[in-house]
Amino acid sequence: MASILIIDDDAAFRGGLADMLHDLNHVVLEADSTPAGLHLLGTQAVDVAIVDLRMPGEDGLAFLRQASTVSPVPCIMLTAYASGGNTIEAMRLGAFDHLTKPVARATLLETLARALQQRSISQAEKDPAAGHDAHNAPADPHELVSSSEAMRQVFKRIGLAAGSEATVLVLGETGTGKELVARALHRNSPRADKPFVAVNCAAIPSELMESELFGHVKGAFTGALGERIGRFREAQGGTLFLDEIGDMPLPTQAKILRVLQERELTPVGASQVVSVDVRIVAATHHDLPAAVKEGRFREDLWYRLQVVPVVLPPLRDRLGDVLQLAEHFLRLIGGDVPKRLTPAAARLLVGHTWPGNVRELRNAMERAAILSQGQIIDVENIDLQTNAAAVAQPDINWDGSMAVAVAYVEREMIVRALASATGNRADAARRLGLSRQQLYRKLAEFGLE
Ligand SMILES: Nc1ncnc2c1ncn2[C@@H]1O[C@H](COP(=O)(O)OP(=O)(O)OP(=O)(O)O)[C@@H](O)[C@H]1O
Repeated sequence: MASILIIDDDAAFRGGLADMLHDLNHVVLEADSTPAGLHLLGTQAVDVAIVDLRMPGEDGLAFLRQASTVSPVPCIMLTAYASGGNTIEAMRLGAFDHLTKPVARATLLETLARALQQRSISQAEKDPAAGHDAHNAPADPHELVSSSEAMRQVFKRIGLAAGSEATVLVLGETGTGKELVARALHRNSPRADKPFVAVNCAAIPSELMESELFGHVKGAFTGALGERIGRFREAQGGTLFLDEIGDMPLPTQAKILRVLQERELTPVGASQVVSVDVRIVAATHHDLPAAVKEGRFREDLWYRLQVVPVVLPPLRDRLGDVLQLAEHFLRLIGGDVPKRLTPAAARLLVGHTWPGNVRELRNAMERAAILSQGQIIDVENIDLQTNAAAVAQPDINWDGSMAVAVAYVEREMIVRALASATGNRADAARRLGLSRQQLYRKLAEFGLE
């Protein structure tokens, strides 16, 4: 039940609309002019205003201009005839939507439902205890976000290991946050004010690996026109993150082992050793014990690295983190006014299996923020790479019956049609051979609206 303010000088139209809204159990407030409407807005609880654009004296645009200073609520504008100009002006002034009279009951109800949804989202922003959490502090791109039990164990381990000099090996599928863990170890260590240097071992050609890591002297090889200090010495006093260490060539592995043991290295072409004071954090998505068995990774280095192993669970094993992460990324993108997910969009995200883990979620949120207009991200703005397969059946548990199997297939077909129609419901309905009304009913039935 919501409180809806109707402002229209046409008493008959107002009365008809009020009856319809009463039937739907809403509380209705009526005003015949902008000043009367502003008075009600300032003195009564109002969730949505439905405002006629053309009224004698101060019109609906005047109401819009003043309403935000009295009490900001979503305003649906009504006119007997629409022109591009007044639509643009109304939208520019912050109208929620713009409808033409006579308004079809279904269209009005659908718009009202969206407006009420926006209302509840912005209420939750104002009052974190009321719903979604709202963070006023700016989002930190290096923050590890999670509230799952599996990640709590990871945080504990980071906390315990950060203060020590122990070498840490971070294991996990691609995109699970291994680099963020390495940064967290550094940021919480006594080395925090010294450099953090990240090297992606898989991205460096093997013939350049030694010079990249250990540096070289001038003239060490053709093309070595000057001296280079290399990544180890760049990280002096701080932390060196060796990402994708499983892809490191065997000869370099032997040299890394020596640095770990002796704490000194020899730059390429140099005759003198140089001491280094660097804490090593390494990471890989490979199965290192298997690589050891196959002779692709040195066993002694494996033992040296995994003094403290940290295993990151894939996102599909901590789906409880998905919405928190999604909102975190929307805050990173949107700053003070991040876009919000509708409940249906949130359900879609939680139903996905995230083969690309947190990185895939971050990319999906970046795309959705671009593809959505306004402040709301809905299902049609979310383009998941493996959309149809990934919308796991959160609402359908097959009990062996034909009816449930059919429902499952229908849902799958609808998701696919919406994906191919890039979210356009009329187009999706055509592809499915359904009327729009039938599609809307199905969307509601399957919780996809
Ligand atoms: N728990 C988390 N909280 C916030 N952001 C995260 C989290 N986990 C990962 N990310 C973000 O997801 C993206 C991928 O994370 P990261 O690069 O650390 O993964 P990775 O495991 O090192 O990937 P790869 O194996 O491909 O190198 C980054 O943008 C990172 O900021």
